[in-house]
Amino acid sequence: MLQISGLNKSYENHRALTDVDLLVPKGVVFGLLGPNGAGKTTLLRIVNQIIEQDSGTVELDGNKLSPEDIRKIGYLPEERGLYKKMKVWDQLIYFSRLKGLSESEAKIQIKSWLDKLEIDSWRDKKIEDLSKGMAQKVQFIATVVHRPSLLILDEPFSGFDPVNAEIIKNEILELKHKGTTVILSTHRMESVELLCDHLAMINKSRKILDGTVKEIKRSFRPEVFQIVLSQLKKALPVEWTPKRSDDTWEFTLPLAGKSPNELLSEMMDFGEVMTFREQTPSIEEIFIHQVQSAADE
Ligand SMILES: Nc1ncnc2c1ncn2[C@@H]1O[C@H](COP(=O)(O)OP(=O)(O)OP(=O)(O)O)[C@@H](O)[C@H]1O
Repeated sequence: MLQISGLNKSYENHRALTDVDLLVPKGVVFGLLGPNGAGKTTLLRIVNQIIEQDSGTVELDGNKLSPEDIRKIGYLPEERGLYKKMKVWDQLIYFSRLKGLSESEAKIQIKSWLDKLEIDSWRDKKIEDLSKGMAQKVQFIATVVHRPSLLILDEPFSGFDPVNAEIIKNEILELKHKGTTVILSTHRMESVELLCDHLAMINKSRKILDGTVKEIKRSFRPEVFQIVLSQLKKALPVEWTPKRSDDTWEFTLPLAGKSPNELLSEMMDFGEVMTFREQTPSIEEIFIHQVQSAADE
């Protein structure tokens, strides 16, 4: 869907992107992660043709990005941009028309989204009279109303309470199921775990990690198992620091060169194995690990 090759961008003396390659497959939710100032917004602005790269290419559906492609893209920028004095309905009509919808099509789409997000009763309110979360919902509709094939969301959950964040999460997943490709830039790692199929991490202008969430989690496995035993047949070594609760003992052990089956059969000699589960790192742990190792280099 989106292929970025050798992208470079500097602001005055500051390098914001260095040789970034990225391949975003069609129909996935692609997480773009990175610490503050890493270069994520710069990359998203280039894809949205708000700023220009110094070198490198961006292709959408196999063709070099052109001004007409803006209609295929929906961009929710980090700094939201609604006209405060304008009413919700008029504003959404305005944005839909800008993105190429006819007036009748715009009305149908807007009505359907206002109903879906349960905000039709606010259609005649000015943006300045809305709460932050309400305005966020209007901005989300303005981003998706023209049914873009590529949706780029920069921190889409900021300003939402947990209930509304959940509603937006579900809408993102529904759009994905309808075939929309989504790029999601966020610092909320739990949303990445829940929503993203692929992810890339950018740190200090360079891409430092890229792959499917499954592959990445697999490659960072610490090879440590969580084990719960009951009905002990013999005492557990103290260095395993087992935690006792009622008649179960819980601890973690590294594979230390053994196969999982070898470790499991060793555990069976100690008692009934109630739980034997490999610990997988969270995306947050991987993120912190990657950023810290890059800093140590
Ligand atoms: N217009 C600009 N002029 C000069 N420097 C800029 C400009 N825009 C961004 N930068 C710098 O480029 C770097 C990358 O910024 P960018 O906004 O792309 O980061 P980011 O990954 O989106 O960060 P955050 O997570 O904080 O939003 C930062 O060091 C920033 O200060």
